[in-house]
Amino acid sequence: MSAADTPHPDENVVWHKHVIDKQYRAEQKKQRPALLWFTGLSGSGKSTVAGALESKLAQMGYHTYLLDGDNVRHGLCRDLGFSDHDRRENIRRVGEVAKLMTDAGLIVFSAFISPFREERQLVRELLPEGEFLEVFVDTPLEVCESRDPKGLYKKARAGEIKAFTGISSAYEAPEAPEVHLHTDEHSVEALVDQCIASLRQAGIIG
Ligand SMILES: Nc1ncnc2c1ncn2[C@@H]1O[C@H](COP(=O)(O)OS(=O)(=O)O)[C@@H](OP(=O)(O)O)[C@H]1O
Ligand SMILES: Nc1ncnc2c1ncn2[C@@H]1O[C@H](COP(=O)(O)OP(=O)(O)O)[C@@H](O)[C@H]1O
Repeated sequence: MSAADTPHPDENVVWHKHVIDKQYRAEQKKQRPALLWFTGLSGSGKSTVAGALESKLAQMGYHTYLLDGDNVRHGLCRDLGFSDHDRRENIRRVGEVAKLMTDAGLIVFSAFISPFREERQLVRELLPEGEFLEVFVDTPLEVCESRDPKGLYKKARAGEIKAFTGISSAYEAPEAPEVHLHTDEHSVEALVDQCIASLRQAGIIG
């Protein structure tokens, strides 16, 4: 179902259909839009792999955009913290933005912890069948903690950060992700190749 088909709670708010639509924009870019939704613990490698994948696809001539948790929280979601409620609202907003970007004909990557299955499923349902690919960046907590690229695990263990994912806040792992990455077993380059193969298999890139 598209947003155009979803009734608005206020009957005076109506959908405006424009002449230039998603199909037109995608054809103009000679690509199939998609959303690759990276999910995983802090330090699991979401930004690293999504960034390397975006670079590779951009070099191949695809039109892309990477939505990154840290960056979005500086602007669109700067009013949100890390309670369960705020994380759900964060993912709801990002899902809507990502949907608009696929509407623009882009191949979109998102790198958010997105800890809850229910919100990831809601984002999946925003898009047509086959356009949402869940990418589970499956890195054991011990490995993330030993990497600790921002020193946040150290702070969380010291009790300086409340509700830290994996320590004092839940992470619900995907049950059937389209792409399952093991960053403690493979290099970034190998993981990017795995994502490219999945994109080919899904018919998103040629
Ligand atoms: N309490 C707590 N728990 C988890 N992460 C925290 C927290 N406080 C700050 N940070 C930093 O915020 C980044 C996660 O933001 P997200 O928007 O991806 O989180 S969420 O999807 O809403 O759960 C996360 O970035 P990544 O390390 O890139 O995942 C952290 O740098
Ligand atoms: N195979 C790998 N894949 C991804 N990241 C890796 C890998 N091996 C080591 N790393 C390192 O792990 C860290 C992951 O950090 P980051 O990408 O910011 O994670 P996240 O966005 O999930 O918080 C980086 O310092 C990265 O260099």
